[in-house]
Amino acid sequence: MLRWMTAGESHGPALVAILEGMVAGVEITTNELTEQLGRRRLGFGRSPRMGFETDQIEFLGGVRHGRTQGGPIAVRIENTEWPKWQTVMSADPVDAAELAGLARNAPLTRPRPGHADLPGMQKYGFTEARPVLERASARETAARTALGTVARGYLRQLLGVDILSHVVSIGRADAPEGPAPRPADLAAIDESPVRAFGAAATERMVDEVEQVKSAGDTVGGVIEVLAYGLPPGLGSHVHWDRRLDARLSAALMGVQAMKGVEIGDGFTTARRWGSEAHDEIDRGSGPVGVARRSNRAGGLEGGITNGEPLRVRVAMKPISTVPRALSTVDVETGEPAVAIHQRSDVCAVPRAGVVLESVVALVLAEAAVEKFGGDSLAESSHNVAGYLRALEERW
Ligand SMILES: Cc1cc2nc3c(=O)[nH]c(=O)nc-3n(C[C@H](O)[C@H](O)[C@H](O)COP(=O)(O)O)c2cc1C
Ligand SMILES: C=C(O[C@@H]1CC(C(=O)O)=C[C@@H](OP(=O)(O)O)[C@H]1O)C(=O)O
Repeated sequence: MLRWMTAGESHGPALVAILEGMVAGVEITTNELTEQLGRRRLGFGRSPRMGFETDQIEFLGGVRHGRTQGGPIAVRIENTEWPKWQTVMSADPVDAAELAGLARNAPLTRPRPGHADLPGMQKYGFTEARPVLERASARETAARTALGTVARGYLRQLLGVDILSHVVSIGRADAPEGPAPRPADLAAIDESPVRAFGAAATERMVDEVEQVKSAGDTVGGVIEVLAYGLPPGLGSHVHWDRRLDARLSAALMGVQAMKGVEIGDGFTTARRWGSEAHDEIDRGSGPVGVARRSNRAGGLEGGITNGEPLRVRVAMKPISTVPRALSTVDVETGEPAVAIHQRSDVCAVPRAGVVLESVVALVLAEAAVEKFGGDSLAESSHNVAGYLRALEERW
C-alpha cells in the first residue's frame, strides 16, 4: 500500500507531506525535488507570487545518502512570505488588538464565485473566507509535486517509465491534432511558455492568455498527461475501487480546479461505432509478443494497463479570482457586493500540468507497489523480471 498526505496553509510557515509505503533503495535527491518544484512555478499567466516563491525544500525523514530507507518519506517546503503572515496565521493565540490593527487580517467577507470561500464558510461555520482559502489554495500542490517526484523516480528505476504532460488547449486556443509527444519532447514542451507541443500551438495560446489578461479576466484549459513504458497488468478489473481508470480520475479530480477527466479518446469514443472505437490486437514484437494497431483506449482496458502508453486528459476551469470582479454578497452585511480580488494567476494551466504529472506518478506508483510488492527496489525489480519472463513464455 502506498499512501500520501499533505498539510499546511498557503501563508503558513510551511507545507509538509508524507509518502508512506515506498520501498527502500530508490535513488532520490533534494535537487530532483527542487527541479520539479521549479517547473511548477513557471508558465505564462502565472501569479506574481510564483516570481518570488523559492520553494525551499528539505527531507525530514525516509531518505539517507540519496536513497529511500523504506520508512515514511517526509518533506517540508517553506513559504517565502511567512515572516509577513506570522501574526495573522499564528498557531497560538495572539493579542486581539494587535491582530485587529493589521490590514492583512481584514475579514474576507465577499466570497469569490468558483472558489471554496462560500461553501467552506457555510460548512465550517466561519464568518470570513481566510481559514478556507488558506487550505483550498493550490499552494498545496507544491507538496504533492514533491511526493510525486519520489514516485516518478521509483517508476523510472523499477520499470523505465517516463511521465510527461503538455497543454492541449487554453480557452479557445487549441493545439493542432497530431501524434502525442514522446519523452524526448519534454524539454521542448518545458521551453514553451505555455507548455504546449509546437510553436504554432504556443503562439495561439500565448495570444489567448494576453487577450484574457487585458480584458481583466481568467482562463482555463485542457492538459494531457502521458506515461510511456508501463507494463500490462497495473490496476485490476475485479473491483470498482481497484480499477486504475477510476483511481486516476479520482486523484486527478482531487487537484484544485480540475473539472473533467478523459481516458484515451474518452468522449469522442462515445460517438464512434465499436469497429472504430477499439484497438485491434496483432502479433507483435517486444516483451509481451502482442501489439495494438491504435491506442484509442489510452492504455487502459478493464481498469488494467494494457502495455500501450497511458493517455489522460484533464479539464481545468478558469481561475476564480477574476480581476473584473464577479458579483457576490457581503456575508457580513447581506448586501450585494463585488468579490474579493487579490493577486492571482490569470491562467495556471501550464503549471498545473506539472502537478498532474506528479499525481499520475503517485497513482501509478501505488499500482506498481501492489503488483510487484517487495520491500526494496532490488526485490521489486526481481519480481518485475519474473512477471515479464512469464508473459514472454506465455505469449
Ligand atoms: C496550479 C494552480 C494554481 C491556481 N492558482 C489560483 C489563483 O492564483 N487564484 C485562484 O483564485 N485560484 C487558483 N487556483 C484554483 C483554485 O485553487 C481553485 O479554483 C479552488 O480551489 C476551487 O476549485 P474547486 O472547485 O476545484 O475546488 C489554482 C489552481 C491550480 C491547480
Ligand atoms: C501559491 C501558489 O499558488 C497560489 C494559488 C492560489 C489559489 O487560490 O489557489 C492563489 C495564489 O496565491 P496567493 O494568494 O498567495 O498569491 C497563487 O499564487 C502556488 O502554486 O504555490
